[in-house]
Amino acid sequence: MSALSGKIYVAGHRGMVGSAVCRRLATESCEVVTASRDQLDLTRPARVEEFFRDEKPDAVVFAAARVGGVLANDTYPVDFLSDNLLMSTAAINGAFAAGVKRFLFLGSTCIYPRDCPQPIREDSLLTGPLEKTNEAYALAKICGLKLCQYYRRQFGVMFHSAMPTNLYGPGDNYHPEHSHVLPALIRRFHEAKQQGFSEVRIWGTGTPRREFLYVDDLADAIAFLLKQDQPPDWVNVGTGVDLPILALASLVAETVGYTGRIVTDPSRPDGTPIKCTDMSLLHSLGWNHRVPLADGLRMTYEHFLSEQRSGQLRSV
Ligand SMILES: NC(=O)C1=CN([C@@H]2O[C@H](COP(=O)(O)OP(=O)(O)OC[C@H]3O[C@@H](n4cnc5c(N)ncnc54)[C@H](OP(=O)(O)O)[C@@H]3O)[C@@H](O)[C@H]2O)C=CC1
Ligand SMILES: C[C@H]1O[C@H](OP(=O)(O)OP(=O)(O)OC[C@H]2O[C@@H](n3cnc4c(=O)[nH]c(N)nc43)[C@H](O)[C@@H]2O)[C@@H](O)[C@@H](O)C1=O
Repeated sequence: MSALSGKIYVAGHRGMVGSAVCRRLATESCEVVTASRDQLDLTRPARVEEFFRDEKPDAVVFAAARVGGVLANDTYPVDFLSDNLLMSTAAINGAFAAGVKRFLFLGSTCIYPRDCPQPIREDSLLTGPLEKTNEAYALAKICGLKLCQYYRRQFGVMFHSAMPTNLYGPGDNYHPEHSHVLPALIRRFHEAKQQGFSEVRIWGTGTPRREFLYVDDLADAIAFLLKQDQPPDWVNVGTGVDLPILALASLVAETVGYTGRIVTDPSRPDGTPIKCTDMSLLHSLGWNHRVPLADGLRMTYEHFLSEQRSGQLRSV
């Protein structure tokens, strides 16, 4: 497969996914363009259009979004729907208006119906009701992927999407309440070990099942998809392997070296009961993930420690 070339704009380059995409694209022959939020607030359509007209990138990887875990999604539905809808429509419309020919939009597997058959195939989209805790975010993501699909159909531009499963890795957000489960547990178990706590509480019943992909594997899948002549309109990106949250908690405790008890807190939201991707489509094109969960967790914990030492730990 030949190297990627031309000018690629990575939106959200300071985030966990965007920074991994920049690391991965640094190994290709392309020029990467970025803009901080101060330079370009993606919720301002006129400014977004102007940016695209000035920069004229050949391709866009759209990894900017308002992102959070189950509680943040459930607590701030207006922000999750409104900001994400605004950002993605501004970017997709602005890119098209400026003549951008390729746009890779990032959604999430929460776009699929809550109770759809497992593992989840891409054609499950819009076959049933969404999980309530992240309905607002999922609706914005569905609009983004559909807008890309419609531009491709109506105007023949290569606008397409990737639907990653739950991600983790360097540069994650470690906020105790707003983050996703994996960074939240790494931090909580680490602090419990340091402070000698005999017990750590995890949210919910511990029974929901989740699938986790190391973010550098996602970045590799994105580079792979950008090289496809005819990528699917949207495609799942995951490992195809899931585990219960309680088992994940034990694995995190082991990685961190915490030996106390783990207890559940059913007063906190469980979210969707099960969410595991069917990876047949991307596998059939020739892409597979590389990093097993235990290895990814070890690497992530090392990054957590060094981000903390250098005062760079994100907690927003
Ligand atoms: N994390 C996960 O588990 C999953 C993530 N995804 C998707 O991957 C993508 C990236 O997620 P992730 O990297 O985890 O999220 P992060 O929160 O780490 O990064 C999001 C980025 O978006 C930027 N951003 C947010 N709002 C604006 C705005 N108004 N204008 C400009 N930039 C903005 C942030 O900028 P700033 O640095 O200034 O805050 C940040 O760089 C999202 O589309 C998300 O839906 C999909 C599945 C799972
Ligand atoms: C990627 C995906 O992420 C979000 O969905 P989610 O998978 O439900 O997100 P989560 O990582 O926050 O939780 C996963 C599970 O883990 C449990 N859990 C235990 N203890 C903690 C805990 O301490 N923090 C958190 N956050 N969860 C915990 C928690 O109860 C739940 O059962 C979407 O809103 C949306 O953003 C999206 O697309």
